[in-house]
Amino acid sequence: MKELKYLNKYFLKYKGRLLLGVFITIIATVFKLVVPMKIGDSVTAVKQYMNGEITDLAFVKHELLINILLLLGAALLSALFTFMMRQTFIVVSRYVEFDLKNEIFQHYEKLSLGFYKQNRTGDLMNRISEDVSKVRMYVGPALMYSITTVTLFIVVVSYMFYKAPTLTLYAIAPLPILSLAIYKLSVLINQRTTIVQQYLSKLTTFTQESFSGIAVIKAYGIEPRTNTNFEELAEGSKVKNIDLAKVQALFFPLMMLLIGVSNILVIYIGGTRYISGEIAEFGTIVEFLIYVNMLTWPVAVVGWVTSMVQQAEASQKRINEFLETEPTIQNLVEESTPVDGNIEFNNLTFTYPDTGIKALKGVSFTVKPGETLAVIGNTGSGKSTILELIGRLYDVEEGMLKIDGTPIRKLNLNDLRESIGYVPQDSFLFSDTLSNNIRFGKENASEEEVIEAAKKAAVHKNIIGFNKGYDTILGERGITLSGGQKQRVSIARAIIKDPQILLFDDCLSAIDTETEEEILQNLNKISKNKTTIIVSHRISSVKNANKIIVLDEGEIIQKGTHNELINSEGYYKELYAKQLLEKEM
Ligand SMILES: Nc1ncnc2c1ncn2[C@@H]1O[C@H](COP(=O)(O)OP(=O)(O)OP(=O)(O)O)[C@@H](O)[C@H]1O
Repeated sequence: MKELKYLNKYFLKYKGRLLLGVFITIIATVFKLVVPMKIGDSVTAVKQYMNGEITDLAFVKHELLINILLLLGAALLSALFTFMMRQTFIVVSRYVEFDLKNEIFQHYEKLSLGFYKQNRTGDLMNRISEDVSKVRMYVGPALMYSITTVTLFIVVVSYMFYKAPTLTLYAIAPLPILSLAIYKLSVLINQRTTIVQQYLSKLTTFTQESFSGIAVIKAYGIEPRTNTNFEELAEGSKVKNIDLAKVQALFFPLMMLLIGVSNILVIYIGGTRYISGEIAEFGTIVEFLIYVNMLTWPVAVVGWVTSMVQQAEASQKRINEFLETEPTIQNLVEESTPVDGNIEFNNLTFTYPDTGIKALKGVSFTVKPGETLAVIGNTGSGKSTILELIGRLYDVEEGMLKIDGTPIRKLNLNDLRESIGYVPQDSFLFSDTLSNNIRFGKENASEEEVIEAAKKAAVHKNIIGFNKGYDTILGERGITLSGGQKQRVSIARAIIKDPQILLFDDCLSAIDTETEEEILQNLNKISKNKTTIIVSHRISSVKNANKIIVLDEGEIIQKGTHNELINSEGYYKELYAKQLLEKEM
């Protein structure tokens, strides 16, 4: 229960409703008790008339009518209070589920990129959906059934003891066995359910990947292989589901068996005691039979609730693991620190903490507002890493990264990120309209601003070519757009933000050279007083930059302007010659 203590704050938050729930449960239980009582009284009255103890038929009829009315009234009130009981406990559990999901999601958003690299998306999703659902079972049904069981047990068993103590002992003797058996069965059911869910999750991942990669599957003609793999997974899933169904099928027969034993004991012991005169009224036996049946479900529930709590404990443990994870990148400065955009790398060496890969080695350069720095180099040479460090997605351990003369850690993180317009290598578009995807850079941007940004990113003409124009909904990962269109929408998103620092990570790679030229010219105008860094593999993207640095395995091997670099021997000149040749061919 250690892990579940985390939820106490929610119990406290909703204590009013919960206390009301406990009160309603007690009332509902008391009314439930009236039903068997009145049935017992009615049977006794009929028996007494048959035996000749009562001779007045009208009196018996009147007695029966009163009993029926009381019985009906009690049953109706009990049903009403049971409904209200569910309205309190189950509704509170839904509130807690909502709060907890929000809390986890908000915490996820705070966590650093490294956390997402270390944990699989499926796992993150499971903790916020599956695990929270299991925890809800503890907050709602488990709590509700526990309170019902305790109340019912205290009220019913006390009354039974008052009526016939020995018969009560016999009647309730099989109940602990029932509880234990249901607990064991529930554990087995939970184990098998977990396996079934694992299979389901494998099947979902496989299906999702197959649909996402359908173009590759078709191009390579591997549909038969994919079908076989799916069939194998589905077969595994079927076997595990059948295993689960077998143990689930035992649940009710087991309950019926033990209720049957209790009923036989009540009839046999009750009958012999009635004959010997130890039980005064025949109706008591009927009453007890109903009580035993009434107690069966709550007793079975004890076992079920125990396993529910165990599962919730395990789930909350997994949730707490993530909630206790601190973001590695923290905002260390509360006051606002506006950013002008003077960027300075000073002998900076950076190693990725998770892989130990040294991505940058002794890198030094400066770039001022109004300037464009271009970074060029082979794949894996550390170009993207430079941009990630400027956005403080990772912290620098060796050397110094200053912005406006201040070490990056001493800047307000929100101000820093606000001042950056970043276009990543993989443009990610949300399943939303094109205009909302662009507006992502500036939430309250007007329609005109969206169009203006799209024009500057040279994508406006493409957008108005779609039937629904800016209202075109993009499918999962923007599949209705070409690679180059996606890149340009992503550029428009950065432009509309109008940030002080613009970072472009190889985001012109899928765009033809003419459109590239148009965008670069627009960027030239936009970035008059801004700091711009363009990462690219293409000379055409970097040639107009004020400064160019060439990276190789994390080190700067060349520095200069386009003209300086094409006139000195080295990587840049070779690349220039190669790309010039390709263009001519
Ligand atoms: N998140 C990460 N965690 C661990 N290692 C990483 C991470 N990102 C990049 N690396 C490694 O750091 C090195 C530099 O990568 P980086 O992405 O900066 O190169 P790049 O020059 O931008 O390459 P490309 O042109 O292919 O985009 C590579 O060896 C890469 O494998």
